[in-house]
Amino acid sequence: MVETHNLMTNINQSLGMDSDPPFHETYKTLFAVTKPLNNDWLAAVMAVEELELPSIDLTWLSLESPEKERCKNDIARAANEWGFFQVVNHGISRDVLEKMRDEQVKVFKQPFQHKCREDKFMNVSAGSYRWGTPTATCLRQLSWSEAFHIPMTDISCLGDTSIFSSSSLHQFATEVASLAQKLAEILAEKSGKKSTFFQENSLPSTCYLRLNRYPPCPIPLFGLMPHTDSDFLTVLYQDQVGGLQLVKDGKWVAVKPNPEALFINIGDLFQAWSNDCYKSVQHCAVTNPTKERFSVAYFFCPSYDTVIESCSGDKPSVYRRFSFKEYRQQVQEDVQNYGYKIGLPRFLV
Ligand SMILES: O=C(O)CCC(=O)C(=O)O
Ligand SMILES: [Fe+2]
Repeated sequence: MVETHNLMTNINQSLGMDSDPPFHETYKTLFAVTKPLNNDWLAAVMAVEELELPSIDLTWLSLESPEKERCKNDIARAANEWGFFQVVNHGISRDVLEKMRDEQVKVFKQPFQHKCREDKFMNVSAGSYRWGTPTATCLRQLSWSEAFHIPMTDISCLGDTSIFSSSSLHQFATEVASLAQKLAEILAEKSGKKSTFFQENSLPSTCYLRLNRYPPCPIPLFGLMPHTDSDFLTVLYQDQVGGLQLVKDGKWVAVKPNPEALFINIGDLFQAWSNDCYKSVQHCAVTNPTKERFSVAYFFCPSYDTVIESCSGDKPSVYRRFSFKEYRQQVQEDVQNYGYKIGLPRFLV
C-alpha cells in the first residue's frame, strides 16, 4: 500500500505539466493491482545489452561501382540479418532535422485539452492524437507515450492556422519520403523484385508520419509496446535519450542512439513481398526515469489496393497474395478480438 502510494507520488511529480496526458489518474487502478517494482519483466526490459546497429554510409551511393554496389549489398545484408540498420550521410541536413524536432517539442507542449481536440486546435484530422493504451488491463500492456499520427495528405494542407508549422514538417517529410523510396528501390533490386514497383504503388500521399513523445516515468514501463510495423519500411529520427529496443537472434537488445544517423527498419509488407528475405522484427520503446524522449517515424506504405505477392526465384511463396487493405483490416480485427496484432502468420500459405 505504502509502495503504491510512493509510486503514485513519484509519477505525479514527474508529470506535473498541463500538457501531460493524465496517465496517473487514468491508470491508477493498474498501478494499484500490479506490483511493478517486484515484476521481473519490468527489470528485464531495462537490463538488456546495448548494441550499435549496422551503420551504412550512403555517400557511397553517389559514387560509381564497385563502391556503389558494395553499399547496396550492405543495405540488403542488414535488412536480411537484422531487419534494422542506421544510415549516415543520408542527405537530410541538420537544419531540417533540428527544425522538425523544435516543432515537435512545441506541439507536445500544447495543453492536453488542445491536443485532444486536434481538429479544432491543431488543424489535423480527428483521431490523430493518441496516448496510453485504452485497452490495457495490466501495466505490461500500457504504452507510456503520446503521439500524433499524421497522414502525408494532412501535412500538405496544414496551412498557416495550424499550430504545426507546415513548412518544417513538410520539408522533413518530403526529404524522408525520398530517402525511403531510394532505400526501398535498392532493397527491391537486391531481392530480385521490380524496383519500379514503389513508383507505381507507393505515393507519398499513402504514407504517414508519427510524432512520438515518451514522458519520463519513475518505473520502467514500455513507452511503446513490442510490435512490428505494418508498412514496407520505416525511417526513424530519434533523440539522444535512447529507449529503442529490438529482437536480434531471439534476444532483446537496446539500440545505441546516434545523432548523425537515421534508423531504418523493415516492415511486414517488405518481409512478405521479399518472401522472407528481409525481416520485419519486433521492436519497442522503453521509458526513461528522468528524461522525456522524442522520436518521429515515417511509415512508407503503398496505396490500399496494392497487392503484395510473395515470391522470389524458385523458392515457393511463403505467404498468400493479399492487398494492403486486407492486411490492415485483419490487423484491426485481431487487435479488437484478441487485444494484439497477429500480423504475417495470418497470411502464411
Ligand atoms: O520511438 C521509437 O524508438 C520507436 C517508434 C516506433 O517503433 C513506431 O513509431 O512504430
Ligand atoms: Fe515501430
